[in-house]
Amino acid sequence: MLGLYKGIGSPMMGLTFINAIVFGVQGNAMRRLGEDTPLNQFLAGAAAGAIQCVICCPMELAKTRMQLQGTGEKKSSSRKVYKNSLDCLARIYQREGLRGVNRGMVTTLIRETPGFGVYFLAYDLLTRSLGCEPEDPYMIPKLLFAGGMSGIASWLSTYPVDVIKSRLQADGVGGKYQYSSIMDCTRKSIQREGWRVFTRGLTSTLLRAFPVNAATFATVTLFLLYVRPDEGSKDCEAAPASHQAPLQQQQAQKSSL
Ligand SMILES: NC(=[NH2+])NCCC[C@H](N)C(=O)O
Repeated sequence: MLGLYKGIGSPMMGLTFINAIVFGVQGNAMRRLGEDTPLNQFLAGAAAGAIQCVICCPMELAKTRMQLQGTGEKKSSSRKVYKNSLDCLARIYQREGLRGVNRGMVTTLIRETPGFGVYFLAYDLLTRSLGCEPEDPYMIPKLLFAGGMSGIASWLSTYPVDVIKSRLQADGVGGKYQYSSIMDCTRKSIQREGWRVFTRGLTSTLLRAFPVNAATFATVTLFLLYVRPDEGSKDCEAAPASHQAPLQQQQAQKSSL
């Protein structure tokens, strides 16, 4: 049973910092962009997604290596090498330097930059269309639903890249390297397993994404409402009605973040 929790240390340590970076960067980016438009919601989210990769990539590398520890083909690799996630990253750094610790960084950036853009855009559009007002008795269920669906939309939008990223970060466990590049990994994966390879693990990812992101977005939104009651939860002024496109006119309502 404990095997199901292999590698949990890394995301537990990393997600606190990642969420702090994500919501801090997104809020500041929205203030700098000035107008609360769907495009700016996407851009601010994408900026946050790109910046948090600095932590996300090594965190997921450690998680992947801890989960695969003891599964290698060679006897020497099957014994427990890493004591914990930090020890895992330290040993990778000793062996392979910064390049080793940042293995999978390019695919992580390709996944997270648009992924977080979709994440925040979906949440903004859903909370506006559901009418998440502080006086609404159903505000919390609406926030939970919007957050969960935003997490699902985000993972669906870039999941194929996650499959490749995970394979690149797992490459070499057991002493055998299979891939020479992102394209090589993509080509070999399709050749061996067909296009369905890009849906492997998708169900479990989506089952996890809904509750995690429902809780994350609802908590952040309610916290911001609590600490900034007079501002509502608005970070920046909506585009002036005269300049708003039809979609934006429907969104004169406040953003939820
Ligand atoms: N790669 C993504 N789709 N990221 C957006 C969702 C991020 C969120 N912290 C999660 O772990 O679900």
